[in-house]
Amino acid sequence: MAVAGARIPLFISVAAPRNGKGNGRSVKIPKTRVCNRLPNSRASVSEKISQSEAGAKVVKEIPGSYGPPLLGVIRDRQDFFNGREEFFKSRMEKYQSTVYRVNMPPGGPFFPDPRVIMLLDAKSFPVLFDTSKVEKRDLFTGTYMPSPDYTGGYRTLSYLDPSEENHGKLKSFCFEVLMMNRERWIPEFQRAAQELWDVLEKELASHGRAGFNDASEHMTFNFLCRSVMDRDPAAPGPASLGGDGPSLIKKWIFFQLAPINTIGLPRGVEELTIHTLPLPFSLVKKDYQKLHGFFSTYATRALDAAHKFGLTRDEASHNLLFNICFNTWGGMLILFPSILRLLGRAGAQLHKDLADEVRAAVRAERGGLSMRALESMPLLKSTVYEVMRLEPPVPFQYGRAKQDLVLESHEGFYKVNKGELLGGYQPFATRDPKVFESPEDFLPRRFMGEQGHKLLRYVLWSNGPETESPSLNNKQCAGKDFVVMIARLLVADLFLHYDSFDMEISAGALGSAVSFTSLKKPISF
Ligand code: HEM
Repeated sequence: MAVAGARIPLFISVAAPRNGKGNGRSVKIPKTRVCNRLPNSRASVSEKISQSEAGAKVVKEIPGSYGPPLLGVIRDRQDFFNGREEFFKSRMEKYQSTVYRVNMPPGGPFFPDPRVIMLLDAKSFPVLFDTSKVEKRDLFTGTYMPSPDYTGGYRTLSYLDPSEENHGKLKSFCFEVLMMNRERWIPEFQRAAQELWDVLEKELASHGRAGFNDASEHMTFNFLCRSVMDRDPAAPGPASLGGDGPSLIKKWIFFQLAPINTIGLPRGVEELTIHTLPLPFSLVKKDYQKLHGFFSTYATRALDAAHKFGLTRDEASHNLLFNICFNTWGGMLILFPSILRLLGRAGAQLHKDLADEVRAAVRAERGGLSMRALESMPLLKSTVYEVMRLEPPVPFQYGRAKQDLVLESHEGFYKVNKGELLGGYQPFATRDPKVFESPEDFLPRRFMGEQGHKLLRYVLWSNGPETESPSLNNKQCAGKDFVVMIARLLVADLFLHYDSFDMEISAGALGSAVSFTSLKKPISF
């Protein structure tokens, strides 16, 4: 969902003592204070995750430093934008720890406190999902929150902690919209996908290459609007968006996420512009009003349900817009190219195996790409999970300690004070070598079979284990099952149409851009 620089980074802000310097000092605490151990059942899944020794735990100081005021923030910010994997890796090596203190962008002087305790392994990361231990209020975009002006003056669901009354109301509304359209998702997706393949084939025929990203952004928006609003975004009408929907959304998201993204301008220019001050909503006010006009005019079916949950139509409309445009469309903006890129790199044998599996399952369902057919495609399911493990579209999660607690990583136990901010860079948790064999490799069959299924609890893209479900009491993505279904549909539909494909990858403004250089049609199916 990141509009620039790749994915949607989500960070947090801290209220920790400024001199939080690791000095290797250890203190003993009684066994009962060890409140963040992974349950034994989880630890036993991977033989590589060692069991904690019984008895008193040695609790270490968290290593790392926030550095001198302001200078430390600027130093960490510059390092981060020079390459975030290297940013985290170099500090892991320096501190010999997957848990350490560091400033996360944007940070001062004009953004809130950036001090974070980063969690970079599969064992410590899940504390971020435990809402009895961490509060998730206003942490969706990280250590700062865009002005609520960007969302109609409301704090939308993604920014609410489950302890807030509106969280339950808005999440129920979100579930309701997903449910009320359940019969539409598959046919509308296939209809929009057919249009996408047609566009790409035409472009290939005339130019020898066809860009996937732009075309799929329109396809996704058409699919979502037709399903939820029974209407094409470009259909004539008083609140029509014409063909501008995707560009309006991108601009609106970009302005909210600019402080934590990079857009390829010279570092110094970005440092002085988008990374120093929040961008004012006034610059996108007209664009947002246009989008909101479309939603409030045409999303009648969904908005009619708002009162059932004690929501006003106005609050529901801004939340619906956020769910569809930011959460869903923004997520797919990242996810779809990831899927295509990893599939493309994997090559023709995987394409053939997927095409065989998809076509056999569809044949068994008498030609229909139904939920049942999708469920009977083990290779396809595993492939999609592997993409989401390797490249979780939303890589950062945050939570503020509700109480003093003790964290456990592979290396030991760490004390966290109430109010301190915990942050996780998810790709390091889902590429943890203590859990996954060859963690950096794309292994499409990784999640097949009994052993493979057991690993699903370490797939965390939805802000929770893949084996768990979103609820009113947690912050797991409300669209978890929907996203998995749509990702499977994209791959299944691709291989219903084509035997294989070739592509080129280039660096685009929004991460990598995928272009097809061939789409190979089956002789017969
Ligand atoms: C590729 C697509 C998507 C990805 C990668 C994604 C990822 C996430 C993540 C990581 C979070 C947790 C953020 C945090 O609090 O730290 C989240 C929350 C949320 N997502 Fe998704 N999401 C996607 C699509 C969707 C869809 C389709 C919907 C609904 C229609 C949705 C609705 C939500 C909502 C409402 C929340 C907040 C949940 C709560 O407050 O309890 N997302 N999503």
